Amino acid sequence: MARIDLNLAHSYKPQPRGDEDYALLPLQLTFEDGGAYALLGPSGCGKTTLLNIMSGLLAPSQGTVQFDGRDVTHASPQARNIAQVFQFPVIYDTMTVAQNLAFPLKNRGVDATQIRARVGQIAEMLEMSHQLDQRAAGLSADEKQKISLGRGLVRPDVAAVLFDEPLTVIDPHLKWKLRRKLKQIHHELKLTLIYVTHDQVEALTFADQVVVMTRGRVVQMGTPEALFERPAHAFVGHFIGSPGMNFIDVQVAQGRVRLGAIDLGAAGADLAGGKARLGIRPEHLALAPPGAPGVVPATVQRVQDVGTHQLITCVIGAGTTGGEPVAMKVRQPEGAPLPAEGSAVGLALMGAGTRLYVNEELVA
Ligand SMILES: Nc1ncnc2c1ncn2[C@@H]1O[C@H](COP(=O)(O)OP(=O)(O)OP(=O)(O)O)[C@@H](O)[C@H]1O
Repeated sequence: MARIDLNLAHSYKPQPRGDEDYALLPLQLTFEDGGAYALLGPSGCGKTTLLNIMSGLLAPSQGTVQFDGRDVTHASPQARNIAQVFQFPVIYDTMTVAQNLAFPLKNRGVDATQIRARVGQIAEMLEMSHQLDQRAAGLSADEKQKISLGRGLVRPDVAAVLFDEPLTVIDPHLKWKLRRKLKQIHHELKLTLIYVTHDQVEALTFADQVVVMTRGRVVQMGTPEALFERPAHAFVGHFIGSPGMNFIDVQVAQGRVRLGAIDLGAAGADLAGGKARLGIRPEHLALAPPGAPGVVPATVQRVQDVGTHQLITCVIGAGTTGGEPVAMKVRQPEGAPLPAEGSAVGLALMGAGTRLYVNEELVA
């Protein structure tokens, strides 16, 4: 296993001009030895490019990749000693499950007793012990992908195991189970695992640290809790959560936050005056009596029962915002009193979970 340090940028164009020509803008990231990481972001944000640079399938157009302080920027995947698991099964149909799992070890000349022990251990973790002697050809797509996962995890000496959307072909019910399983396996095997996905649930369940990317930029690397509680960039607030963070444009003047004529409260940081955005998660936004100090009037547009909780959509009118009306979602626990649709309510925008953004970056 290895600590991986990246300090690089990548453009697929020979002569990049602006930021838009870069698949990866300049970034600096460290993956610690033995950690469980996810690269999370929408399609096209650069996840696969970053993964391919780590594995050695692609050399960055600028900068370096280091494994344990050693420059491997131009080393092949074999020389880096990386295992990779792709979206679709990469296995030998004519071999048995056991032979498939043993293959990466056999290739490296590991002795037969050790191979048997490790294959047994991995098969047990993936609940495939009873299938060891079955030919892969007869198995379902789910089971074949489980073998691929096993082949990725079987070598104890790899620098890291890279997963590129590995649960795509897996049936939704089994997906949920495998996500948890992979986390458990990480605790037991202590391998460095890096998992690429566009699915926040997958990333947040699996990883201790999640790298959030958008348009070639790494906007935050943090624990699932940090991404939820203190999104460093407005994109993280919007992308993580279901639904994501509410945002509303405000003005900052003399240390106070104002929405049109309403003084919402202290900014909580020494900020230059000007435009800013408040970010408040539905979980942190509270209904309050209209007319109380710092409380913003709103109208209830919709009340939805989402099973474990209620989601109330409130609209702050154009007369208050000084611009367009803004919809804000409030999450109420099951059993909490619910306002009627169309009724007037108040929103306490400045709570403990409220964040302030300037140019999309967290400032308070
Ligand atoms: N071989 C290539 N040549 C030129 N441009 C590429 C190449 N591969 C990717 N790109 C571009 O680089 C950007 C990042 O793509 P990348 O595949 O890394 O994103 P991604 O986050 O993995 O997306 P997806 O989840 O859809 O695979 C995109 O704009 C894509 O069009």
